Amino acid sequence: MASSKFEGMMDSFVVGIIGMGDMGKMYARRLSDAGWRVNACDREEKYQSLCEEFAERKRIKIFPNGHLVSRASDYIIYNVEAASIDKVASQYGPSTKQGAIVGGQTSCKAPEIAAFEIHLPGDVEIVSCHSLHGPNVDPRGQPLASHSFVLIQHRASQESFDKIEHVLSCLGSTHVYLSATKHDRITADTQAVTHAAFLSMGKAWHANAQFPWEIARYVGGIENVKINLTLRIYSQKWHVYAGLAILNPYAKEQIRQYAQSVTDLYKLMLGGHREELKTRIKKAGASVFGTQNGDQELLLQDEVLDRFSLGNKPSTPLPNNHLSLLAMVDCWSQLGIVPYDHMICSTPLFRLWLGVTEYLFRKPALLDDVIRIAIEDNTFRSDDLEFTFAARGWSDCVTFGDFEGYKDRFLSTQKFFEPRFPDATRVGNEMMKTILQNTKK
Ligand SMILES: NC(=O)C1=CN([C@@H]2O[C@H](COP(=O)(O)OP(=O)(O)OC[C@H]3O[C@@H](n4cnc5c(N)ncnc54)[C@H](OP(=O)(O)O)[C@@H]3O)[C@@H](O)[C@H]2O)C=CC1
Ligand SMILES: O=C(O)C(=O)Cc1ccc(O)cc1
Repeated sequence: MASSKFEGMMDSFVVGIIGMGDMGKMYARRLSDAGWRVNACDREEKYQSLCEEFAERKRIKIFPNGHLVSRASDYIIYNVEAASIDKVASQYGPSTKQGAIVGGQTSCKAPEIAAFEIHLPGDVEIVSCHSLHGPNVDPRGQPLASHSFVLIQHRASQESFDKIEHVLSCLGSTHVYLSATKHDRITADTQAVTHAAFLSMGKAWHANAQFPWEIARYVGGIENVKINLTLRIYSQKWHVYAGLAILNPYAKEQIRQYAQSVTDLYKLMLGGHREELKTRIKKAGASVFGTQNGDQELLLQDEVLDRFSLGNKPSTPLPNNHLSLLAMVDCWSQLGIVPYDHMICSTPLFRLWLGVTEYLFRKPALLDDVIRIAIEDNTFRSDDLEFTFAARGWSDCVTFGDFEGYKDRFLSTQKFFEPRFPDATRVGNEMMKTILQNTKK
């Protein structure tokens, strides 16, 4: 976009941010660093503390509430919990400045767009967005795997859309243009089901009172990725994961199929049905990875995987049947999903998750060994049983739209792992950085 078209825009255009949590603050800082003026608010009771926190930033003006932000801003971004979007838009939407543009940052677009359509005056345009990464990453820090940023031109002229794209280009991410519906379809495949897998691992370890890095089976290679990413998710806010799974109209089916794949494969393992298990897994692998020929570079390389451990690698690691990974590929295959098609709209977590599944499925000797272990080795049947229960439990929560159940399940396991978060965050950040620098987009 030729920037001359927008010359002088900074003098008159003001961005509004409603919801100054992690994402709202990140946006406010980045926009003001780039020279934009920002009006921002959170709940009224946080007015004073926000004024103090942002006192040094002359371009950021804190207001007591969203009415005052809405009436004085040209592009207003709602950065609130996904489950609150209807309520918050109903409060402040009618106060939107005439002719302004409104967008949201929630992780699931169906409820957000519905709320805007209901509560915004007709003269207000709608351009929504979604940064496909958490608040603590620097999108410019990882050029090879730069982060995606979805822009949705829902109800806006091309001119208005171009303006918003220009303003938000200071975030430094790769722009992806989607409709709200396409966005929700893709993020159900990439984010929601990926989180379901890691949430289930955490729940199973918790149920067995295990810190997995203290157990020989769980140290080294692929296990490091599983452990670090699981702890990363549990160290974040529950509402982010609950919102994007429960409110996304497409996520239920994906998460249900993941739980079904876990259950089916576990039963085959339990019953010792070697040939059936092998056929199912190989077929799933062919449908997901079949088009990737053997010479293509793996997303993840051996030497990187072993570097990031929370524990010491034992001299003889115990084998693992990788039920969580086998089920992921089976789930993609059952739903006809080709995960590589979604790389343009992927999160760092999804890229790593795809990386470890690919690592397993594109090493035939490793996969054969995993299938053999799945049938012959009974040592970890109870772990796998807990994992199966966990996957089913998350799926039920999402299917029933049970926010309270989700919250309880999440917080109890968060509490279990909490003492280890500082270490996990340190090691996990290093791992993400190194691995993502070594992955192709
Ligand atoms: N965290 C992440 O990794 C990402 C999150 N997102 C999405 O972005 C949105 C924000 O997430 P995040 O910043 O992490 O969440 P936070 O919980 O940190 O921030 C949301 C903020 O909105 C505030 N809020 C709620 N109601 C109002 C209101 N009526 N007026 C003003 N402020 C209000 C909340 O206050 P209170 O806490 O008191 O309710 C909170 O401070 C979510 O929809 C999330 O799904 C998108 C990409 C990444
Ligand atoms: O990478 C992930 O999936 C994360 O967990 C971070 C995240 C959470 C919510 C979003 O809407 C976008 C990114």
